[in-house]
Amino acid sequence: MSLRFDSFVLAASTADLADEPAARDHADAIEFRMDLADDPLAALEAYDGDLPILATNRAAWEGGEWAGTDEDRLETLAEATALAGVDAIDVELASILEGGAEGLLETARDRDVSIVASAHDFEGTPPRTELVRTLTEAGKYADVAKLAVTAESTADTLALLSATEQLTAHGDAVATMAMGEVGSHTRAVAPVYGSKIGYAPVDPAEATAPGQYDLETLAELVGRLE
Ligand SMILES: O=C1C[C@@](O)(C(=O)O)C[C@@H](O)[C@@H]1O
Repeated sequence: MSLRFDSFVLAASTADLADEPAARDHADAIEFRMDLADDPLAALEAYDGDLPILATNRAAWEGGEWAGTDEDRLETLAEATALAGVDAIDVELASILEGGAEGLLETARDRDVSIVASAHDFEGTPPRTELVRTLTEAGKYADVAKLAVTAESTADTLALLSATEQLTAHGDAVATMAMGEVGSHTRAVAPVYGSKIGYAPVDPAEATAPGQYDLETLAELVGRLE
């Protein structure tokens, strides 16, 4: 397993693993959005790229496009953990707290696949104390606690960066980003405060969240601020 997240990982987000060669120059990993792909398990089985894969199978209720049941969604993700190239999975914190992901987490750990527990707020940015609480909760179950919020003001972005700094200083591995235009710069800056994962599409037309930079731009910005 090569995705330990002990240093910053730039993930190229895509629904098409054929993008991997184009991502290789700038990315450390591929975030494969299984929910956006036609036959994700077949694509993973055929994968022969160099970059390790963080597999995400995002629920519709968390901003994704998985069309089936939650049970099938998590089962499909569990099947992905057996495939070569899959080094990490993203599991929604809400699924974990509901109790539906226990088997998946156990399977991932048995197979030495890293776990990212994620939470998203597409409406706004909760108060700083709540950001800290969510990240702390997610960190109990995962190798990385990830939180994406929607920033409506620069005060929101500061709250997110401050929470990122606090958790990192405490020794926790977190990944944070503010979605939306106001939040874009956090994608470049959050790694300075300890954020361990950044996401960017190879093709800017295929962004997987509002306010993302294209891969080459984010690689350049993060590299310069390092
Ligand atoms: O959860 C995340 C973070 C993200 O939403 C972002 O804001 O960059 C992009 C998604 O592809 C990924 O699964």
